[in-house]
Amino acid sequence: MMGIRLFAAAIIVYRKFSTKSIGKISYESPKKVYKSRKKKSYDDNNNKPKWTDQQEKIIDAVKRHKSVFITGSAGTGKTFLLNHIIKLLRKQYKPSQVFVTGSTGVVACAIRGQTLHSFAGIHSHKCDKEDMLRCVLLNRKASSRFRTAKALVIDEISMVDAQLFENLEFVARKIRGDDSSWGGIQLVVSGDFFQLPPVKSKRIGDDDDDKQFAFEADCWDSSFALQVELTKVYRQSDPQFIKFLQNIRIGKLGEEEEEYFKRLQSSAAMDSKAMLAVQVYPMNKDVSRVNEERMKSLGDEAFVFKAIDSGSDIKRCRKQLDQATPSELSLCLGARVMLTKNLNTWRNFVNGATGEIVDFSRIDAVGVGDEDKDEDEDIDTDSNTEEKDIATICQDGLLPVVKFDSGKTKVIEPVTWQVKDGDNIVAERKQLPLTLAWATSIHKCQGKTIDFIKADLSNAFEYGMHYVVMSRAKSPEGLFITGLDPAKIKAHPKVLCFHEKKLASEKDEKPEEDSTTAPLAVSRTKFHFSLSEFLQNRP
Ligand SMILES: Nc1ncnc2c1ncn2[C@@H]1O[C@H](COP(=O)(O)OP(=O)(O)OP(=O)(O)O)[C@@H](O)[C@H]1O
Repeated sequence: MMGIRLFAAAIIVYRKFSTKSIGKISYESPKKVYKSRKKKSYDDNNNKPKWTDQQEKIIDAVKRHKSVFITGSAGTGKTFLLNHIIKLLRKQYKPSQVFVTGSTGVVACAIRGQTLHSFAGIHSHKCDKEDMLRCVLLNRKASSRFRTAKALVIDEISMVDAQLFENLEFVARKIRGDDSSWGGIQLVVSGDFFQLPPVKSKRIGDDDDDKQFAFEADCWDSSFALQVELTKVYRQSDPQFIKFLQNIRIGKLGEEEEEYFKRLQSSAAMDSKAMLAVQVYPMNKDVSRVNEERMKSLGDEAFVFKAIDSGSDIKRCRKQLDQATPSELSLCLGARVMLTKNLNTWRNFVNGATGEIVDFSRIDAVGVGDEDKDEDEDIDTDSNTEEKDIATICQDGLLPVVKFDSGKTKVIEPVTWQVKDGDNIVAERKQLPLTLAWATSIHKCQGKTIDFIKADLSNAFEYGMHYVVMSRAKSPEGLFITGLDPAKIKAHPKVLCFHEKKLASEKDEKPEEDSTTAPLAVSRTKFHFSLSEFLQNRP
């Protein structure tokens, strides 16, 4: 009798927890993860992130309706802070009055906004101010956005050029009939000019006097009440590595750095982890070639995942969504993949996390569509995908199971990318948040944290490329570089000058104005490195 009871109990337990995978791997389904999850905690008392003084200062200024420029080296929490500020702004004004933009499609999708071009309703910005104004006035929706906006957020400003910034400021003033800076729109701009420059900008060494960076726009200074450089680095914790990266950022590769770099390389060559590393290339064609070759070499059956696109403006937004996630994704067992969204930062399932497909699980075996979002404040998924959508995306009825390099295994469900116009969702794509990860491009890895990264930098052609690649790694053990040409480790002279002269000379607080949106005095926090010292000692 006892034996029968035990047997029945075993069957119940099996039915309840069986994953029914096509392979033999066992893993937690989303439902089980959900049940066993504890609340994430940044701060034991109130479950909120602990802001640094600099971050607090910015938050405070935003609450007082000031326009701010947030800069800082990679991993100092610019995007993290920006996401918090977007929430604040949406409470401060109406959500429909807050426009969130990014300089490229990838950036825009990452912060659930639209590209700056799309906000302004323009295709090209290579025109003069008056022409751009005419173009925007002819576009009813774009003019209405300029009129409605109370706040405009621009992420990754380093890739926005001076002419566009200047033109948009002019257009905002004219359309709103308000002569104050940006026609009174509160501006929140974030980015690091030492990272990737505007597209089709000058190559390394090819410098002239044309305006290129947004900070060269005539209206730059008057656009902000506060310009702050965040200095606490969160992504890396090794002080020596942080110092090395800071020097690469400003183009300094002296004896000390070369020595450090050599040590990095000698340990890297021996490291088996190099096999896991994402190979980063400056050119897209190399990325596609490597990924395709590696997929073919596996020779396994590939399953195709087709995205579902929808929304009133999907035609116009398709290109932006394509930059964020492919409309068709082929995956097979053994494929190296990378997450393209933060799913759960607490469990380290973050944008950039890499792993391998170890199994495919049947859709009906996992509790899809019910991963909680609320517990993870900074989760990037916009909405849960309904089961019928999942069946459409996963036509073979299978979901990939990824064993991440962190050791954790997870069934990956489709998530949603949205393009928002104010608070209107104008386009959506539902797709798996995965991309092949034997290789990726430097442009695609900007903004990501990658555990093991391997780059051949012999073809690097733009300022900032070396720094962007190296600063993705969390530790020196995760960084494998070849083709390093010290002569190419350079910061753009104009960026150095901006940081040294313009920002540093504006230390003094000018009296703040009371107007909620007027351009105010520029102040800034102290720089964390002495640039003048560096410039004097530059080899
Ligand atoms: N105040 C904070 N408390 C806890 N974690 C933080 C805080 N600020 C930032 N972080 C963490 O720091 C990491 C890096 O942040 P983030 O990606 O925003 O940096 P970034 O400056 O935008 O980097 P990049 O320039 O490379 O895009 C993230 O994992 C984020 O969660």
